[in-house]
Amino acid sequence: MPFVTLADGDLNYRLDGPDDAPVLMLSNSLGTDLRMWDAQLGAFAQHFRVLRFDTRGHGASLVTPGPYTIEQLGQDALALLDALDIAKVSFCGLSMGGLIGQWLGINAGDRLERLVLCNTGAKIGSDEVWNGRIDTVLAGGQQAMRDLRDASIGRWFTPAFASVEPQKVEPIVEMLAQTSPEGYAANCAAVRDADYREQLGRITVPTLIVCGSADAVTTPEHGRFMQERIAGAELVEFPAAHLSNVEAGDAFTTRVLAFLGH
Ligand SMILES: O=C(O)CCC(=O)CC(=O)O
Repeated sequence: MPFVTLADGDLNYRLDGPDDAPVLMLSNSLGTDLRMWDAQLGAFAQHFRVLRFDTRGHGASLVTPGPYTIEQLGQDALALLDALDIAKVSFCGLSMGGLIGQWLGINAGDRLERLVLCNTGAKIGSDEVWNGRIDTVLAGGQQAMRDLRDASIGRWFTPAFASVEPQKVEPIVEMLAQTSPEGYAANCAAVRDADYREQLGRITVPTLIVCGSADAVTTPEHGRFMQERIAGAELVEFPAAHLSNVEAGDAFTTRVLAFLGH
């Protein structure tokens, strides 16, 4: 597993695909890691050098004391690009990864070719929800992460998908069970404190917004709110819950590739 060394620890990343292809950077959701994109990897890597990384606090990346901010996570993404000598990428992030994508679009648009914002919002959830979750995992440790795993299946996938495709659901929710409670709590705070509702208009790179019709966390209304404020943004809605890249699978992959020119 390659790492880049940041000022305060090591960030885990993976590069797949041809060395000379344009780079597509993928950013995970809260409580997952770079493997959440496994279903897309084969197709994406036919056209792109695919750069995946574990967001700080997740997977095999550094876990530093929280709370984190989305700006800090965005700076980690830029530090990874700088360390790999990559000037520009297309960026695709889901939920918390989509918040990082919004931050990059607003603050570092010169590093982006195209932006894909999946199952995300300019403002996600309420302080009450996030503070409750932070308190629960910090008090309950790894057992609380295992409890959260079971509670999350119903938000991340539709009941029909979860019952028919357990082999796709299990590896994803197991990532949550294995996530560091401290890292998870620090990232919850980053999501809690992010609010890009007034800044979305500063995104000028071509943008695709991906929604899930059955996503109760980051709803299609969240998606339409972003679309109305990002000039020229396209929007697609899949019959899926929160983790639409897993649930919509090939349809997701095909639509994102089409937006990226393939
Ligand atoms: O998925 C994310 O990145 C943030 C929203 C979230 O935590 C979804 C959920 O588990 O409720």
